[in-house]
Amino acid sequence: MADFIHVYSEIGKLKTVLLHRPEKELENLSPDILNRMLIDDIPYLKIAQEEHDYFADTLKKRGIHVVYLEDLLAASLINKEVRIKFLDRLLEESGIKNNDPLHQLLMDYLLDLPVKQMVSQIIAGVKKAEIKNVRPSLADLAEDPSYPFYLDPMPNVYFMRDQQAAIGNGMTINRMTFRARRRESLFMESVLQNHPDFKDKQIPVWRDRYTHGRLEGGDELVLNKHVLAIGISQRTSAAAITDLAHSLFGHSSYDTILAIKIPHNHAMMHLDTVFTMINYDQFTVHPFILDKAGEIEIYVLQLGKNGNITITPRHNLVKTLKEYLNLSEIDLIPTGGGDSIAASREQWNDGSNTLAIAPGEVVTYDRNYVSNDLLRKHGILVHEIRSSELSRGRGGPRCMSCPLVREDL
Ligand SMILES: NC(=O)NCCC[C@H](N)C(=O)O
Repeated sequence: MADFIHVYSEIGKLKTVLLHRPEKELENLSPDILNRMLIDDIPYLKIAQEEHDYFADTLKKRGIHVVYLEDLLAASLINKEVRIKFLDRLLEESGIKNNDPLHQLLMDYLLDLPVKQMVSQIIAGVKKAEIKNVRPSLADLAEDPSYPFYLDPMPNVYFMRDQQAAIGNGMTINRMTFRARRRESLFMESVLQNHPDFKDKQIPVWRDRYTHGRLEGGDELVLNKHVLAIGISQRTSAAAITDLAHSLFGHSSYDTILAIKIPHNHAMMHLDTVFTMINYDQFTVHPFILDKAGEIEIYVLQLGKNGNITITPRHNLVKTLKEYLNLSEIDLIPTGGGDSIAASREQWNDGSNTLAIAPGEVVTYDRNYVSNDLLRKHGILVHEIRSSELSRGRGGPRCMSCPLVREDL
């Protein structure tokens, strides 16, 4: 297996994973912008970093190769021409047009920094006070003179799952829903195009960030070599899923997508906040997404005649998983053990958001002790990580990690 990207399941032994260690971007948060930044509170950076290092060490101790996106990105931007092109797009997507004199000032400021520092600065954001000799624009004068940033911080980069996702030997480089996160997928795009280890490997991009329709990695679950589950959610549209089906079917090993409709809200923004796969036949599920009969809207997409996509509605989660994964039994483990308060509390703190590092072996947040105990009772090996600050961003261990290579099952 020499693929640089190789992910044919949710549970195969994790070999290489992409992370981002949170940095100054968290210190550039203030109450006024929290809502727009999709973050519910301001994590204390020092502790958030310690917790993140603990997460990375938990993975490293189990032989998993941890790669940091900031390092890959910096290595992809060594060439100055490439760096200029990248910055040009980044500034444009930050709302600073090419014909605005500020564009050149910011370009010069960022180009002057050593590349790694430049990457950190882009993620942290650029404050108005950092750039000298700017002639204020009409917007600066008339609209929001007290707004502190030219480039907004990107506090969600540590949720590495969402900007891109590996499917088989390729990736989706995602068009993200909200402006606050849209620039983040420029990073992996640059890595695939310019990093010496990736650029000549012809890694398929199943869907790029310029294709209309929103898609985020938290909704993309690789159930096996043929079947994906994708959330129709606040962050991923039905149109994008259909589009992805056209791109994958017939061009990859994938022939089936279970499109699962979940509520559109901030607590359950992605499918992986309410449903994850943790063993061949075991899954975590937030009980609130199922109705009393255990039902939920599911649409099965498959390749039909003449390249058309067929759509088969299904309602029963267990039956559908059994049918399409060819299993005789399914163990659905409810977040919070089925108690309604524990379920909502622990789901809010990402109790359903487990990262499988091998079949039946997961990493979870320590604060979700009800769910963790239940996982153990169901025979799962649970590695708990610290979670006071990281959880304030509203994502858990699966959200914070993007597997690049998993062993085949
Ligand atoms: N896969 C995930 O559920 N990721 C968590 C993303 C949290 C972040 N604050 C967001 O709202 O995008």
